[in-house]
Amino acid sequence: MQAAVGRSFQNISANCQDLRISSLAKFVPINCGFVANAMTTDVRQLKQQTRKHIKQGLQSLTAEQMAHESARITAHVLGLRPYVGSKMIGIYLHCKKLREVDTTQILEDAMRQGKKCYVPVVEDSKSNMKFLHLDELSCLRRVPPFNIQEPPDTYVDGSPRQDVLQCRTCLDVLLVPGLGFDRAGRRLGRGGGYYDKMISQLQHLAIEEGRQPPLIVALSYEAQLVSAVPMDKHDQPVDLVVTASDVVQCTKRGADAVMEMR
Ligand SMILES: Nc1nc2c(c(=O)[nH]1)N(C=O)[C@@H](CNc1ccc(C(=O)N[C@@H](CCC(=O)O)C(=O)O)cc1)CN2
Ligand SMILES: Nc1ncnc2c1ncn2[C@@H]1O[C@H](COP(=O)(O)OP(=O)(O)OP(=O)(O)O)[C@@H](O)[C@H]1O
Repeated sequence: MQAAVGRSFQNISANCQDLRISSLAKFVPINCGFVANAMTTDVRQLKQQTRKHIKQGLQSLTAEQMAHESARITAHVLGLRPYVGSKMIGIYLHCKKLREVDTTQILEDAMRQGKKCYVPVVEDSKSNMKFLHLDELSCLRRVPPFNIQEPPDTYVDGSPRQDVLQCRTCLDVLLVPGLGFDRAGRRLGRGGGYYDKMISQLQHLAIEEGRQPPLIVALSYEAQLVSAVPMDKHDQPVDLVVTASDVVQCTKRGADAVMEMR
């Protein structure tokens, strides 16, 4: 299915990397329901305020709205050329309680198409996460502390489950969750640093292997797209933000991916 094509990359004046500038004033989410004095608060506080604002917006979504937006987002993703052509894909297992965009249909499509799917498994509380191969949905179970679905470390036959970093597998596409996003590709997570670390590790791996890093695609309800997300040095931008109404091109890579769709 043909995905909607968002605002063109040329209209975004700065590259994401250049957006990590020192003036915090740029990061005040101007469409948020509060006024922050950016010059006297730090990025951490601004992130907390932005998280609170977005969580309020998410709370007001009905189950029907979320199902409707998730279905449209799924259709956009399934039409993206990099997704269609991908062989190895990283995909999050959405958490209903956290009101994340539902990835069930994308995962089922990817498995049906014979793509190799890898899903996140939290290792510790120090931002360490693995991406393990998912061969069948029936092995998934909820794991504390976050109670998000994860596969066990081994396959049914007891052999170790393939790990993206250990096997030096370069993912083609990585679908990421998040609490909030903006049109420049800034992403606000839930504060664990897991995705920032993983994206950075995958980029290093790709460089070492002489490959392209994965295309980073965020899935977002409209309520999660704000005018500006506060950003730290370690925060990793995304290439595309897919919403129900738009495929937002945040980087040149994202713009190229959407161009190829036409
Ligand atoms: N579906 C999914 N899987 C994921 C993530 C994610 O965000 N979504 N993660 C991405 O890192 C990692 C797990 N990290 C998580 C970090 C916080 C919370 C969480 O429940 N946060 C609460 C606040 C908790 C508190 O403040 O004490 C929340 O956001 O409401 C969940 C997962 C790996 N797997
Ligand atoms: N590459 C990294 N290596 C080690 N720690 C990191 C890395 N990136 C982020 N962190 C740690 O994670 C903590 C939380 O960061 P931040 O608030 O930006 O997370 P987030 O983007 O909300 O979370 P996530 O990426 O899991 O969605 C930071 O204090 C930082 O110390």
